[in-house]
Amino acid sequence: ENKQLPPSPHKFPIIGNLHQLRGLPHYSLWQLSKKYGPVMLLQFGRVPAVVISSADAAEEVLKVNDLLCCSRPPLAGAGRLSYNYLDIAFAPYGDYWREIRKICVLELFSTKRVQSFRFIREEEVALLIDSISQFSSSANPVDLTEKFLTLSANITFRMAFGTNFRETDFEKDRFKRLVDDAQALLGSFSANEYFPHLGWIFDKVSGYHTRTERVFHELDTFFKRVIDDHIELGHGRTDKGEEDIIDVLLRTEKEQTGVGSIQLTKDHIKAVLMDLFLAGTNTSAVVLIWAMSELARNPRVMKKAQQEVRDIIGNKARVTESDIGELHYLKLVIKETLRLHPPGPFLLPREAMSKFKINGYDIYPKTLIQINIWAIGRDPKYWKDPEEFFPERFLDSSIEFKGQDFEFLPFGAGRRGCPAIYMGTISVELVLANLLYYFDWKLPNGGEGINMEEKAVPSLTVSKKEALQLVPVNFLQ
Ligand code: HEM
Repeated sequence: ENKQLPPSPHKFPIIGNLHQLRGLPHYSLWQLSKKYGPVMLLQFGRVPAVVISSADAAEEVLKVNDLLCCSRPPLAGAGRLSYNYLDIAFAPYGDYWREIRKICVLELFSTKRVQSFRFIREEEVALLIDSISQFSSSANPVDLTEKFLTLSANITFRMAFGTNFRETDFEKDRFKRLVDDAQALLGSFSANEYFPHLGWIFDKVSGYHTRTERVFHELDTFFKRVIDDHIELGHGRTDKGEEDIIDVLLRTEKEQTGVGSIQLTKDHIKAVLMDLFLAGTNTSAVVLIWAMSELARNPRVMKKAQQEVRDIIGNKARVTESDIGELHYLKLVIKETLRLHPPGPFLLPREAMSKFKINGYDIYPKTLIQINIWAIGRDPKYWKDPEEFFPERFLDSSIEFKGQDFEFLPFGAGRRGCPAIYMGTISVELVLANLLYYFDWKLPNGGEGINMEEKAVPSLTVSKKEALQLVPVNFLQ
C-alpha cells in the first residue's frame, strides 16, 4: 500500500518538531502552514500530530470524519485533574463520555437552566458597574483584566455552589489562582507524554508532577467541602431558591438507577465541576478583555455600539438580559472579537481512532489532531482584510459560530463542540452592553495605543499580555 502522508517540516531526532512550538504555537504553526500547507504532519516527541489550518480540512475532521476522530488523547495532567477522565472535556470517546455529556447538556447547559441563573449574572454585573463608577469620578484607569476575571469567577462560583465568595471563608484569590494553575497545567503538556523514556527527568525538572498533585488536592478538598455542605444543608441554596449546579448533580446522582446508564458518584460530580471552572470562567473573561481592547482602539465601532445600546435602553434604569435580543450590532462586535481572538486558538486536541483521509492524506489511529482556528479566522481565502477589526463583515452574512461554518469555529464543531455556547455568550453580551451603556472609555496616558500582544505562556486560553487599563468617564446615572 502506498502511504500518502501529509507534508512534514524537518524534524530533529527525539524531540521531533517540539522546538517549533515555542512562544505562541498558534502563530508559529500558522507561519509553518504557509510553507507546508493546511494539513501538516509533525512529530511531538514520540507522538505524531496533524495540524489543520484551513476551513476545508477542518470540515474533513469535524464533520466528514467526526466519528472516526472524536476521542481525546490521554494526557497525564488532564487525567489527574478529571478524576481519571470522568469529566466531559477530556474523557475519551465512548459510552461514558456520551452519557455524561448528555446529562450535562440536558441538566446544566439547557436554556432553561442557564436562564434560571439570570439573576446571578445581573446582580454580579450591577456590582461591577458600581465598582467601576467609583473610578469614573477620579479619572483613574481601571484594570479591566482583573475585573473581568473576578466577575467570571464570581458568576461561575455562584452558579455552581449557590453561595458567593464574599460569604465563604475560602479565600477568593487562592481559588482563582488554583483555577489559573490548573489551566496552565492542562495547556502545557507533561514531557512524559512525548518522551516515554526521558519524560520523568523532564517532569522532575519542571516540577510538573508536583504542581499537578498540589492543584489536584487543593481543588479536591475544596469541592469535597462544598458538596458535603450541600448534603448537610439540603438543596435550594441560591438566594432565589433555584437549584445550583451541585444541587442538580446531587439530585441526578440520587435519581439514577445505574441500570443501562452510568451511576454518578462524588468523583463524577467533582470532575464536572472541574470542567465548569476550567472551561467556563477564563474563556468568557478573555473574550471580554479582547472585545474591550478592540473597541477602545476602534473608536468608530465603540461609538456605534454605544449608540445602539443607549438608543434601545433609553432612560430605563438598567440593561437586563431581556434587552440583549435587540442589540444586533453588539452581537457583530462579539463575533468579530471571536474571529480575531478565539480564547482557545486550538480546539481541544482530538485523537484519531481509525484510519481515515484528510484532503487525500492518510491519517493513522492514535494521531493527535490540532485545529488552528486562530489561523483559519484570518485566512484571506475567506476573510477580506483579515487583520481589520470590522464587525460589519458579518452584517449580510449567514456565518454563525454554531459549528456549521468551518471558517469560523470559536466554539469548535461536531460531537466535541462546546456544549455551553449559550451560557458563554449570554454573560459576555450582558457585561459588554452594561459597560457601553454606562460609560465612555478613554485610553490612559493621554491616549497611547493599546499593546495587543498575546501572552506567551502555555495555557488552554490565550489572553492579552498586558493587563487592559482603561479610564471610564461620564458615568450615566
Ligand atoms: C465564550 C465562552 C466559551 C468559548 C469561546 C468556548 C469554546 C470552547 C471550545 C473551542 C471547545 C472545544 C471544542 C472542540 O474541541 O471542538 C470547548 C469545549 C467545551 N466547553 Fe466551551 N467555551 C466557552 C464557554 C464555556 C462554558 C461557560 C462552559 C461550561 C460552563 C464550557 C464547557 C465546555 C466543555 C465541557 C467542553 C468539552 C466538550 C467535549 O469535549 O465534549 N464552555 N469550548
